[in-house]
Amino acid sequence: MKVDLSNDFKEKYRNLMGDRADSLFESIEQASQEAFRLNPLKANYKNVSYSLAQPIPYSNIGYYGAINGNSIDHLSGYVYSQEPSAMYVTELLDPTGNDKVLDLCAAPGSKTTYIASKMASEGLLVSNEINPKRAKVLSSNIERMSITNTVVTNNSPKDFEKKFNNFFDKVLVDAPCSGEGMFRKDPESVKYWSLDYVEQCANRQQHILDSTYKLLNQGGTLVYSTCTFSPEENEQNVAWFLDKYPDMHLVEVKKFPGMEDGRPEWANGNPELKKTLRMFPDRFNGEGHFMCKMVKDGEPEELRERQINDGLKKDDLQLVQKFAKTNLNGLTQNNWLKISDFLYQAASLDNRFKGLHILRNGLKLGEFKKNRFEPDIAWILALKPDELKTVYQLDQEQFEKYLHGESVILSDRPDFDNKWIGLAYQDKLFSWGRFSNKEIKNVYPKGLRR
Ligand SMILES: C[S@@+](CC[C@H](N)C(=O)[O-])C[C@H]1O[C@@H](n2cnc3c(N)ncnc32)[C@H](O)[C@@H]1O
Repeated sequence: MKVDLSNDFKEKYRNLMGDRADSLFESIEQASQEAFRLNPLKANYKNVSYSLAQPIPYSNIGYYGAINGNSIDHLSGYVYSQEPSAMYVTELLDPTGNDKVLDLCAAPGSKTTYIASKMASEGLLVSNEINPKRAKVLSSNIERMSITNTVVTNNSPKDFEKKFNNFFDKVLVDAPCSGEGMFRKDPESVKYWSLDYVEQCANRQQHILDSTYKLLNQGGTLVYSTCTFSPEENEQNVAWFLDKYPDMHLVEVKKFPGMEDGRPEWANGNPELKKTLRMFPDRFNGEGHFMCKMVKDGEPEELRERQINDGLKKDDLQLVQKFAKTNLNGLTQNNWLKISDFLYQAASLDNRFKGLHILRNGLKLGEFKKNRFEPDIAWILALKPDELKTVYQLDQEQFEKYLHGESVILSDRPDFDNKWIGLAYQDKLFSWGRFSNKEIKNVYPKGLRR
């Protein structure tokens, strides 16, 4: 595929890389490398219809291969499409269920969903996105991937500074960048590129990094990454950050074949910059990325959660209990939080979040309507089949009709009457169905219908 690289771009990289630049330009003309991840938060998570024959060497849930966005594996959150170089960012961050993690530039959510799967529904993940439209996409990907430990926010990094000083153990800044590593995947991105644009991006990244420093706890880890090759946004920004904040240090990271050391000579010559990591698509099987891991000196400050929760009124509680008695094999009341008519199993009840624009706090369980409780799609995506009283397997025709918004006639199941049943296709739960009058009424959200 012909990608129209500008003369400025070519000249810049010829100056930086010499003869190697031609091999970089050629690699940008080749097809992009697709890959996907499995979702260990799911029951039988390896039970997918995609080939697992080509594992990615540095990820135990990543595989080379393309995903179809209409497949049940995708719709039910068993797989997430992510190009291979981006996967290594989460590996560097290495989040666990004991951490408080912030993903500051998180939409559409490929790294955040990987982070959450490593945290195994424990700890706290805050996934933030500044752009409102992109934040909605982030929130729906979090829902699709059965993630329950995450607060999704739509704020600027500065908004966190007042209340979250030294709060997070691990922060990911996957910065907005000039996107040179996206050129072959998204040829449109070539049009935005200019030498000035690179400078603007580098400047914006410095502002984001300034906020990040304040949010990171002592002893905490910061991973900074971009999907661009420009030294201004990479080594030069890391050099600037290390000079400005002397208690931050780069950490050595493992480099797999095809991953290269950062280039101190492209910044201020600080040999520490070799610890940063570069992937160029001519030597690495992926789109290309820059990433590095830094730690902040000092002993972690212990922070108390300042809880807010007014609890649930007796009437509301009874409605949920009634729903659970008919439809679930058990119910644990855990961090329940009612916001207007919606019930959440909150990922955090900390009042530091007050004042932020929250799109989702943990698992959305459902909505209180007149004298009844209706479960939310997020809940069924997070439930395991054995937690439900009734799971009904649709055949292919029924599945396609249901996705389309149609009801499914079932005249021989009087035992389903007035129940909320879990609908599955190929053993994967993907929606609730409300049974009444000999049919499974369609409750699949309009925005997800195909
Ligand atoms: C490279 S993308 C993030 C990709 C994401 N981490 C993923 O893996 O799916 C960078 C994000 O930063 C957001 N952004 C733009 N300007 C920003 C700013 N000033 N502060 C924080 N985030 C910003 C963009 O809207 C974009 O969603």
